[in-house]
Amino acid sequence: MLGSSSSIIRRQQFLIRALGGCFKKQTHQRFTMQSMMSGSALEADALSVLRSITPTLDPTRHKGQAGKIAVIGGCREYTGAPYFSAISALKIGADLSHVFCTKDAAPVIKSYSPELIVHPVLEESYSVRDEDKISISKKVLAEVEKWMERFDCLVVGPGLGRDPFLLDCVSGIIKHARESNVPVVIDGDGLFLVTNSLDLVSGYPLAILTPNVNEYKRLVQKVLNCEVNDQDAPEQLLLLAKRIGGVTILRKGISDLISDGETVSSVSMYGSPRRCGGQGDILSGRQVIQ
Ligand SMILES: NC(=O)C1=CN([C@@H]2O[C@H](COP(=O)(O)OP(=O)(O)OC[C@H]3O[C@@H](n4cnc5c(N)ncnc54)[C@H](O)[C@@H]3O)[C@@H](O)[C@H]2O)[C@@H](O)CC1
Ligand SMILES: Nc1ncnc2c1ncn2[C@@H]1O[C@H](COP(=O)(O)OP(=O)(O)OP(=O)(O)O)[C@@H](O)[C@H]1O
Repeated sequence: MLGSSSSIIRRQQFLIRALGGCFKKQTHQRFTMQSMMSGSALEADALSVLRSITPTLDPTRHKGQAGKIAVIGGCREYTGAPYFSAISALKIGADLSHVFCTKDAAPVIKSYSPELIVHPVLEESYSVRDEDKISISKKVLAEVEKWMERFDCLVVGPGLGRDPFLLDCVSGIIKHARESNVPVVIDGDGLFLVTNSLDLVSGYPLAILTPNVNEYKRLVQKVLNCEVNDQDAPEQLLLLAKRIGGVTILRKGISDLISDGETVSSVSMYGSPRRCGGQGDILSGRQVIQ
């Protein structure tokens, strides 16, 4: 199935629908989505976007057809972020949600929810001897790769941390996802990784980057070699997405801006005024829903 044209089309449709999921706030409120292309604006109805991304309940469907996703994230410090991401995909209707995290994080994440499938496969430098790094890295990749074909989408980064050995293994996972045409949402520390290794996503149209204010700043500095310009925010975002070879970027903020390098959309529905940790993680999980 993997790599067949129907699989690729399914993943493209999946991604298109995922982009509809970029609205982030309470669904009972009305919101507007403005698509700006060459100065013109389009408005879309929130309810139709919601309907289009919510898997239908159909008695003829079997387990998995409403989406199988995996989150790559979770380390000693951060166990909440991958949980939020993985559980939000399930809550909006996906059938199966996996988490690939470090050995320390796994029992904690498992204890949050029996619905998640948790793989304690990632390793941080402190637990690996230098002479074992190559073989352990191969083992980690093999563990994830054997599952890869089952996934409709990966989320890479929530609560991943920044351990160099761990990030090196995750680079291998992104490369494999890309070779397998699996869409990848990059968030949190995954953005730290790809900002420093742009080749991982550059030119991959099935990549969605979801930077917050700091992550966006780092991307702009690295790719455009300048500072964030809020006066011309849509134009700058469009240029950034284009320079990274047509990836989709969702810039989070008071209004979310989304661009694939050809058009820019904004989602300006206002939701909760709370700005607590975890809201972006929930958003990253919602984006993968079929
Ligand atoms: N419960 C958990 O496990 C959580 C884990 N998280 C993980 O923590 C790691 C680091 O993410 P962070 O988001 O903390 O790192 P960032 O580097 O994005 O943010 C760090 C700092 O930026 C500041 N900041 C945030 N918004 C700002 C704004 N609009 N203007 C100016 N400063 C602003 C914050 O106060 C914070 O001090 C990631 O792996 C992430 O996934 C977070 O998602 C939060 C929840
Ligand atoms: N100033 C703001 N006003 C209103 N909404 C905002 C504001 N900043 C961010 N948001 C919204 O909050 C959600 C989370 O964005 P945020 O910038 O907190 O992400 P994050 O830092 O990656 O989150 P996390 O704590 O999960 O890592 C997004 O849906 C975004 O649209």
